Amino acid sequence: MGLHIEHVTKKFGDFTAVDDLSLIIQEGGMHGFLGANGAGKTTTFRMILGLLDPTAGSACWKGKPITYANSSEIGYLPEERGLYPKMKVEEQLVYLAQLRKMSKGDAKREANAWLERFEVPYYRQKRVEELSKGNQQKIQLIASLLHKPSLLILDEPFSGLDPVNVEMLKKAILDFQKQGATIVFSSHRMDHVEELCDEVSILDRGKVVIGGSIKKVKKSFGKQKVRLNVDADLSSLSRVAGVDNFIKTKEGAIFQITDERVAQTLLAKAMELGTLRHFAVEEPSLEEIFIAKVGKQLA
Ligand SMILES: Nc1ncnc2c1ncn2[C@@H]1O[C@H](COP(=O)(O)OP(=O)(O)OP(=O)(O)O)[C@@H](O)[C@H]1O
Repeated sequence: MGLHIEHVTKKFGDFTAVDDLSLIIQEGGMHGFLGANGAGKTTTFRMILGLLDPTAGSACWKGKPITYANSSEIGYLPEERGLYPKMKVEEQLVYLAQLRKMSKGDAKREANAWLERFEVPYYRQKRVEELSKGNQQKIQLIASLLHKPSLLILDEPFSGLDPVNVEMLKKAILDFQKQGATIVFSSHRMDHVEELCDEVSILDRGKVVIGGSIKKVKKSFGKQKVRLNVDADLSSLSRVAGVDNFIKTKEGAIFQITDERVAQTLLAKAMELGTLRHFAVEEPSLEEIFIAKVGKQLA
């Protein structure tokens, strides 16, 4: 059944923030939402969650719109802080899990297991406002999944985290998917999305401009790179038919091609010019595709 988003539109006055967006995310999948600032990611999440009424269209989880009745099946990590700053960490986690139909005893046990896993057990009696931004993000992730939701929506889960903590949270999210959850998350970090997701949607001004499995997205982009490190000047190869772009590097050159066969031609010609040190045909990265499609470099 999965998550079905059908022709969802959100207008704020005359401004269309989300424009006729349709998407199906299969159960058990991990889906990445990419888009420049203001592309409509958070607005889409809020409509899926029933926190914002769509101007048109609908979203359903396992055939039903998300309402109070099925809210215990859903976990949400909002982009802005969603915790009570004055409340103590353990008390807050237990309180939020109880709102989602978990017993107090289970919530307390699970909360403490997560605090141990995230290496912050000593924060259990601290007020949230006493924690650093990154540690608050860990608590926020625990709050979103403590009650074992079947659908987990994470709005920029890795923001404000150092690289060690990013790895820790990535692993937790992957493990949670392995236990059967369906996960949707937004990020400005293409490498995180590339590493974790089965499928992606790239949003631009409220519309999905490219979407599907990462493999399909890369294939449909239709451009590959040939990296050649050769002890010779490779500039003459920029004129080979099928080369779209040529970048000279310290050790050789990178060629952008649209037809894989051109790679073989380049290799043969390069070997005539000098000693070959490295040859690789590289797929475009999601970042390159994003920049080409959306035309903006993300911070
Ligand atoms: N309540 C609102 N009233 C008016 N405009 C809004 C409202 N909420 C969002 N918008 C506008 O809708 C657009 C989409 O915003 P949204 O927060 O969904 O983008 P986003 O993709 O999540 O961006 P970011 O990556 O910066 O978090 C933006 O132009 C924003 O200013």
